[in-house]
Amino acid sequence: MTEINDQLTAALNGIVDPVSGKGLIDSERAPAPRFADGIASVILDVTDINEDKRALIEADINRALEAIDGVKTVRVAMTSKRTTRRIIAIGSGKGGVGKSTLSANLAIALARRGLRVGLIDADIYGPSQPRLLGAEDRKPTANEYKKLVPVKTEFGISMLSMGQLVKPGQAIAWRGPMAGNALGQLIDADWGDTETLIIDLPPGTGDVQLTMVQKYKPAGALIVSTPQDLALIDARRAIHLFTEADVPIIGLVENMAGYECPECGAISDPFGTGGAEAASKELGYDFLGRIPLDIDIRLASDNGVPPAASNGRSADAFNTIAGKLTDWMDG
Ligand SMILES: Nc1ncnc2c1ncn2[C@@H]1O[C@H](COP(=O)(O)OP(=O)(O)OP(=O)(O)O)[C@@H](O)[C@H]1O
Repeated sequence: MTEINDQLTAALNGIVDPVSGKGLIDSERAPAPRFADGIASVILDVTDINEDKRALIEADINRALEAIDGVKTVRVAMTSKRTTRRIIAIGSGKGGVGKSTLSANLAIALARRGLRVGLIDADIYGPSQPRLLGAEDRKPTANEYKKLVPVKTEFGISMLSMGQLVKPGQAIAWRGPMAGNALGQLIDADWGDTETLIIDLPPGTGDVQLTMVQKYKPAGALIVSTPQDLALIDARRAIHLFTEADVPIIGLVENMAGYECPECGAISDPFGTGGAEAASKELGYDFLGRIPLDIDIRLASDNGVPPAASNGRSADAFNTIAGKLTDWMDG
């Protein structure tokens, strides 16, 4: 009897929790299974895990436990704690440093870990998520309460963009309250059971950022910068905006670091390297990772297929950052 219980426990712990990467017992997703009269019963906490991944885990549990001698039936009961939606802001001091690229790929990397993730493109001056996610032809609808229903993408995340609310070029003339209201429409949309919202903020420290920290306080902010000094000076300004409003800084990401020559493989550093890591140390924040300057990232982004959706060197870089972000959220 004890032996079969041990086998069941080991089999259950052999299945990996997609969010923490640990076994289901070690990650406290499930207590040891119960066993009586040939029936193995498992209680599984599926908080933060999306529908697709839940079904996969359930199938894995059935397969693993049914393979044990003496088990006739496997029963899996799923439970979920209701948690409030968590907002993670992605900010930068200046434009063009890769904030939108990071936001899209990070959201996808988190969804691939099994989290239920939504992405908001709050960049009124240059909304780019519909293009990055190959969803330019999709428009959000409104539900019966007149709330926007985010568009689904092929990459396991839903998305809403300022670009879907206005005609191109029109938002440039928006004054503070209009921009703030538009942000509100995106955040208070019908996000269903989404638990993590990644917000791609406009660069700098303008009206949208102020509304963001004052009205929709993020759980944390992640700052992206290129390695050169000028970008880092701007990044410090963005950090200041969040810290003034008591929004925790999750850490810094360095983008466009280290260019690998496609001809000879030599690595060069057009924008320098290590600046963001040094700045993180100096300011006392975590350094979350470095994304190489890679033509494949630009080409994939232009084609609406974010690199984090497939496997490879670029996907690995985004995955590392997603792992650190998950650790931060768990902590
Ligand atoms: N690591 C990278 N390697 C190669 N190209 C990159 C990388 N990161 C971003 N890019 C490219 O740089 C350009 C700017 O990136 P992105 O739009 O993500 O920046 P941004 O900070 O959001 O800019 P903006 O503030 O203007 O919206 C895009 O063409 C993008 O494909």
